[in-house]
Amino acid sequence: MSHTRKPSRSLNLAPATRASGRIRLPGSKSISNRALLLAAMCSGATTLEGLLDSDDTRVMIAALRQLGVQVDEAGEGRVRVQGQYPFPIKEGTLFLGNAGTAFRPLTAALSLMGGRYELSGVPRMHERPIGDLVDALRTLGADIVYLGREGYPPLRIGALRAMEENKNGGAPSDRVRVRGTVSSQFLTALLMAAPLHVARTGRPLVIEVEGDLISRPYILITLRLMARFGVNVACDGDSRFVVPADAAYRAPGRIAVEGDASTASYFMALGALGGGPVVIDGVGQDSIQGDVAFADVVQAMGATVVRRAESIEVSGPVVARGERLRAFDRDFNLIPDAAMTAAAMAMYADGPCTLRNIGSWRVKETDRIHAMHTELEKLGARVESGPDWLRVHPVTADQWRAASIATYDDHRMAMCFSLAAFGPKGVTIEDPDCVGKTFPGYFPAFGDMLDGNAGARAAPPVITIDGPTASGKGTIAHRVAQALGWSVLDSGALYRLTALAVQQNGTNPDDEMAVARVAQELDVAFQGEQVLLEGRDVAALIRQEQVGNLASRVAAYGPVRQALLERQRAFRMAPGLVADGRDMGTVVFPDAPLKIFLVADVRARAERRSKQLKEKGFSANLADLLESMRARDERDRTRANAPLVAAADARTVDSSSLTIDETVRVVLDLWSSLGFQPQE
Ligand SMILES: Nc1ncnc2c1ncn2[C@@H]1O[C@H](COP(=O)(O)OP(=O)(O)OP(=O)(O)O)[C@@H](O)[C@H]1O
Ligand SMILES: Nc1ccn([C@@H]2O[C@H](COP(=O)(O)O)[C@@H](O)[C@H]2O)c(=O)n1
Repeated sequence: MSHTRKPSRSLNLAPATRASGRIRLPGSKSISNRALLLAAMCSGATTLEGLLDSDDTRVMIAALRQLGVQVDEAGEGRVRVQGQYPFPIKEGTLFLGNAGTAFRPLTAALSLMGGRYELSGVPRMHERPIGDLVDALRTLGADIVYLGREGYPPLRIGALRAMEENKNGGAPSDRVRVRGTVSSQFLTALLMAAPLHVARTGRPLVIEVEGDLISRPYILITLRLMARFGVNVACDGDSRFVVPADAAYRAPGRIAVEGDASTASYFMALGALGGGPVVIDGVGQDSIQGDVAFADVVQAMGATVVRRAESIEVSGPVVARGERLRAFDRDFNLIPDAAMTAAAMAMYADGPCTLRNIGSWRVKETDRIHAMHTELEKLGARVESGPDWLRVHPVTADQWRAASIATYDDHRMAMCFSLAAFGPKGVTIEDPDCVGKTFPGYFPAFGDMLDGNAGARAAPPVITIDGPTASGKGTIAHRVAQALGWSVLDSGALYRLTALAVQQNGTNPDDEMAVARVAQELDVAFQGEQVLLEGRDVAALIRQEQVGNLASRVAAYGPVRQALLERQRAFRMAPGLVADGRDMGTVVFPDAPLKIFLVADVRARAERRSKQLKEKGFSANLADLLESMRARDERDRTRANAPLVAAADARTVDSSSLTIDETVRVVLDLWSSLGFQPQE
């Protein structure tokens, strides 16, 4: 069984010369996922504002909901978490993708909460070590079993050992040791879960760090957020942390999530390579994130940096005109994520650049030292590397090679290598949609900064058409796509196919995770009019009303939506895409330049559907149709995950009294009014 995200298209970035503009950063991944879990573990409700909407945060939210925690969407970038400790659902199988910020802290929290769970992820997650954390948790009484390789996920968590039956003798320990040299997330996970342990023992818990602690700034984020939730940890340098006996999380009411400082690094680099100024809103000198220190790196490389409380502005040389950045030899232990950006910038330096103390790269989304080394060489760079270091020699104008860059399902690889667009050959980024892990809108935002406006060049345009059932979305999407010569995505078909597969293979439709696995593994192909499920044409079968109804039931499950997300994004290709569904404009393509919300009176819709079904040879009763369509719309509108709502920037089109031709015209006119030029 494989849960690997299917690699999508590739993206050609033409050579760029200048970059300037302003970006509001998406929320910090580190803060978002920590805050979600802390809010879930405390008493009372917390509203999180500016929350990152990305693969990793969706994984965390889906897991919390699966555990019975109420997480409600409360407007753009806002969720309201009703904390509940212990979590109401005591048994379950959680699939956590490749989200380390979900896997490690949930392992700790669930194993100290009491309950029986299985935690798994994508194959790469099963190669990322977790043994140090598991060892530490076992000394606290946790029962954790490796289901695959010793020291790695997947894991089975059993009931907590009773206080008196610690097999090491005596009660679960009040002192725990954890290695600090592999991943700071182990310490973060232990710290965040520690109040659950002290609630059981009534005594303080001392956490001691063995070896040098890497990525210390991430621990500061953890400690500051815990303090916002009412738990103050006493620290003795980097090696000893004491969680007090009375530690208990309390809802702070509201948390504003800062912009993501690691993501800021790519935009700082844009300002430093393309002249600038690039203004980055959402992080600044008051930031609690360590990666904000990347501003010091670009400054040392010759950029001009203006730091304000909540923004950073960067200007620099124009490397495409032959100007150069200053080379560096630096220790990047404290900012390993942003360090990758420096490795890409090194191609434009005036001498070899050495990154030291980056051993943690080896156990990230991919082996980043190997990946960076391999892909920089493709562009013509001479690269040397060792266990925890990398040296990049600058690329001269005649050395640059046109290259197609593999991204290893690693969002940071894709974002870093976008910077190769400042070379003379441009660059192709394979599977650019992997940026969805932290910043689904990265490439359009990146493109908007280049040479005045190369946004349209960076990501093919999308027109989204969302709306209730039988409003004509599919028909209009096909006709608009035909008129523009674009491709089309019928996202509802993917939910219908999932429903049909569930029906045909006897999967229990109430078993959310089992249905998600079916969605993940769907073997489908769209060939003209044909829709092939495991090679069999089911185009007519999936149109039955009962399949639509089951589709609407399973579409309410977060893990199912997650499983289908990247598959849908993979349809985005030049010259453009028309995508129809329920959440095309709100979730799947939030950066679409034109969003249509297509509605029609329910009676008109029922009549159209009745006619359509009869034409396909199915029987249809108008009264039954009306009832089932109303129920389906209601379920689609009120579900917690990606409900049917118009995006804030959508145009509502009512087709009740329009013909198909007239509706198509309205959409095409709206598109023309935006003034987009066709792509090459
Ligand atoms: N403006 C219109 N006037 C008359 N009939 C229309 C109009 N638009 C669409 N139709 C007809 O309505 C029927 C339903 O349209 P379609 O299947 O495109 O809806 P949909 O919104 O994609 O539905 P679903 O969400 O259930 O897939 C089709 O037979 C189509 O020809
Ligand atoms: N983006 C989407 C598309 C569809 N759904 C769900 O699937 C059901 C069937 O879709 P049709 O458009 O083919 O009728 C629909 O009722 C939705 O519940 C969705 O959630 N998101």
